[in-house]
Amino acid sequence: MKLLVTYNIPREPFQNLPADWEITFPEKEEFSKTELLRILPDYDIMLAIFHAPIDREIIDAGKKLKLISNYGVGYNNIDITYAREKGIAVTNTPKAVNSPTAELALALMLSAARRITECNQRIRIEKESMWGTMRNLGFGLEGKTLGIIGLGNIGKNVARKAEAFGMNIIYYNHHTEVPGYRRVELDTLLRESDFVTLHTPLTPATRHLIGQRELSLMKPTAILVNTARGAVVDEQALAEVLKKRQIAGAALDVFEDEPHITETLYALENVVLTPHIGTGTIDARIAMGREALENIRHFLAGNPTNVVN
Ligand SMILES: NC(=O)C1=CN([C@@H]2O[C@H](COP(=O)(O)OP(=O)(O)OC[C@H]3O[C@@H](n4cnc5c(N)ncnc54)[C@H](O)[C@@H]3O)[C@@H](O)[C@H]2O)C=CC1
Ligand SMILES: O=CC(=O)O
Repeated sequence: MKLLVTYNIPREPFQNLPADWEITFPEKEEFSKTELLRILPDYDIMLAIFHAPIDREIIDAGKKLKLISNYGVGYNNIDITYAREKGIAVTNTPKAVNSPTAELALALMLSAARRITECNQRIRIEKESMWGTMRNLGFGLEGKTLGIIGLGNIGKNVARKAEAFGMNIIYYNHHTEVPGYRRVELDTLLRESDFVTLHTPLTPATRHLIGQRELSLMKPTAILVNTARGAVVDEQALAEVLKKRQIAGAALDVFEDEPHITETLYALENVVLTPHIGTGTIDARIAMGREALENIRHFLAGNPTNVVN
């Protein structure tokens, strides 16, 4: 079995694999699309990453390809319908990414609410710590309402963690009901929440789910957190709303056109920006490799797991 790993990822999970597995890693950070198109025809399985597009052209190049094991949970990077048409299964890694992403959502929420990154930056520029009873005031989490859009695996983890901070949870899901939490319509969630956190996948239905109209429904004191996918939010509209301070702030780990970011956001103090680090811990990277490999093993054994197409 020939496995192509398309990105540079920790090698730790790749020890003691069956002797008849032949594995290729990129020499640098990743294989370019041109390289992929050239070498892929030789491989049975590809370990792809949530960030790199796997389009029709690449799928067509995979003449022997049977499985695309995605390193990450979001699979909007892959044309899964076309893969299915070609008889290629696609799997993802929901377990490994869950806690780290939920932790980051909480970290971003706290950072924006307590103005941590803003204060940190100002102290370094001003070269003094300007304390004051009416300076640097933020918002607390305890007793506040957290609106979770997409109460799936990560959303539920965020809910549990936020409850430990004393927050009240409401949620909006497209189809599924989650016992124990109050489900509301999207507009109600936006009107009632002090914090809104996004945890849907990126699909045609969620693209720009949060646009100008939805942002206008939020409280002027509310904070928006996005660790889902950039395009779930209309980034231009959000930048305008933040600039006019129509909501209090935002914290964004993901952007519509990564690595590019809407220029306006750089200058705004009321937004926290991180470079797609939801799963950016060494433990998570190793766990994602393990889960992606486990999916490959199960697929080869005839009992596939985490298949998304
Ligand atoms: N920033 C980062 O590094 C990371 C980002 N992610 C993103 O988080 C997303 C969520 O991951 P999981 O919680 O594992 O997925 P999940 O499938 O367990 O949960 C997604 C939830 O969104 C809901 N949903 C789907 N379409 C909807 C719609 N149109 N309106 C409202 N709700 C809708 C579903 O009902 C489900 O409850 C991933 O798809 C990925 O894009 C995941 C991991 C890391
Ligand atoms: O963005 C990361 C993922 O796992 O999806």
